[in-house]
Amino acid sequence: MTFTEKLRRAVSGSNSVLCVGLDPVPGLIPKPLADKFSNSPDLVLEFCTRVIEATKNHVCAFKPNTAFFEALGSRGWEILDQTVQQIPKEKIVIADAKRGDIGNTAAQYKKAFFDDLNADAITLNALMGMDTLDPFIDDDAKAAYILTMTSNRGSADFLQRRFEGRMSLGEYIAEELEKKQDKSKTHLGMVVGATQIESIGPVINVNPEAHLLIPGIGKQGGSVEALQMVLEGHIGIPVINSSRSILYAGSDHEDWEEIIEQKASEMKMSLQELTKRYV
Ligand SMILES: O=c1ccn([C@@H]2O[C@H](COP(=O)(O)O)[C@@H](O)[C@H]2O)c(=O)[nH]1
Repeated sequence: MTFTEKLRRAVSGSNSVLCVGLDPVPGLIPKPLADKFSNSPDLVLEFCTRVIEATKNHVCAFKPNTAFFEALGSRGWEILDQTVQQIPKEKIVIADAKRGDIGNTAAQYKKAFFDDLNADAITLNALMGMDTLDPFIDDDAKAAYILTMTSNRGSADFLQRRFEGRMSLGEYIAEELEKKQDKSKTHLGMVVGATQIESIGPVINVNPEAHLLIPGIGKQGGSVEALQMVLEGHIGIPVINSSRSILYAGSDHEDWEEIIEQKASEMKMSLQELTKRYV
């Protein structure tokens, strides 16, 4: 099955374009659970397992951000791998790794994330050049989401700057990705931030068939309504990520799992207008 087919089924099957970001911070995990564990790696695995179970009916995808697993120390990769194994097979797994390097190094990232971890997709940073994507482009069951217009303030430093006197660097990257897609079996998607509505319009217009990974809703303050408007007519499928506002919605309540389930359900509902366009 191609990545696009799996993504389409995941969206239709869950009736949702929502993605839960797995950004586990041991100190923020609800106390009723944290008190039962004496070490962070096992606590993080149990927390992620329960988050996946509580939210799986409301999402098409999960996005473990590798930084939060790397921060666990020597057991980080093992816990990431076991977390990914808890995710139902029909869901899209996006390894948010933001990698980008020369060919032989990038080939090792490809092996680690596509072959070993078996993620459906990875996030990549193409600022070292388009050739850094080459090791990833031979598999139609996979996708690479390239950072194109990020959600942080600093996207103004480079990605929103005029490039070659005519467009933003983000638009230029989008245009290059659209051209490279012809030579790539792997789907080349784009990461665009919901907090950068004015800048993402032109970016998605130059690459309308690219699937989108969209962070910035929730804690970062992006607006679902504005997003719906800017995505009008976009052909590629958007996956809307939320991490902290779901993961930590239950705070230290005993019934934190029910609270996060409710939160994911509410976010799914708020995205229904958008979801309808893609099911
Ligand atoms: O432009 C980007 C690219 C990636 N991210 C990542 O998405 C989540 C957002 O978390 P929230 O808690 O929902 O704010 C996180 O893993 C970021 O590293 C992004 O925010 N912006």
